[in-house]
Amino acid sequence: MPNPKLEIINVSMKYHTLSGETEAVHDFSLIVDEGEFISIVGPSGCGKSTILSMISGLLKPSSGKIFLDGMPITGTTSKIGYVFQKDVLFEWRTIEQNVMLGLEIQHQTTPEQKTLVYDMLEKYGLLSFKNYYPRQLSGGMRQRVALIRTLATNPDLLLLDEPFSALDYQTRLAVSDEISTILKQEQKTAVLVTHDISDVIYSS
Ligand SMILES: Nc1ncnc2c1ncn2[C@@H]1O[C@H](COP(=O)(O)OP(=O)(O)OP(=O)(O)O)[C@@H](O)[C@H]1O
Repeated sequence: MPNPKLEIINVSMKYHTLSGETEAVHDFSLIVDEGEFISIVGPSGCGKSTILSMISGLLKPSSGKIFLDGMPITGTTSKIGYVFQKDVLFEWRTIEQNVMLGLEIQHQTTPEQKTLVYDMLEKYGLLSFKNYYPRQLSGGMRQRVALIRTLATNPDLLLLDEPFSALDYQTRLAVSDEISTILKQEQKTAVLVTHDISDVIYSS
């Protein structure tokens, strides 16, 4: 049997602050297989972002283990892509410069990689906007740019933290549909967290 893509085993996380201890995650386990799209739904403050931070290696669990492709996660890795609540596009860079950023940081800006990114921009209706700046795009388009920028580096696992929360209801429905279509077409393994069950009806 091949290893699952992601394996979280009995993970807990306690934050220590001056006012005391908060147990943000208690004994959480999850297995995600290659190509699966898993959503975790829960109210604000229940520990969803903490779970993603631990998977991405930004936070070390207080106890328990996390494995990616059977290997323990010991720190941040380019194998994991993270799409945040806000799209964090750089306003002074064009759409093209924004989507190439991840590749630039990882020194992977080869002609082949650039062609793949242009293909995604075309496929997802953004190529004609490549010389625009983020402020000239709608919220849904910006979120698609953020997703393509993350996909450009070809992560094995994609983490999505309420990627639709900044969008109005109508746009949310369209964008959640679009994003799940993109992830299925690109055959990505993904974990999405949200407090809104309607976000996950299309995607998972
Ligand atoms: N850096 C921190 N220091 C101390 N406590 C924290 C820290 N980060 C989160 N917490 C606490 O841990 C709990 C879980 O927070 P977390 O952000 O993981 O929840 P969430 O489900 O993602 O919430 P939201 O949907 O509002 O983003 C909360 O009680 C929060 O106050």
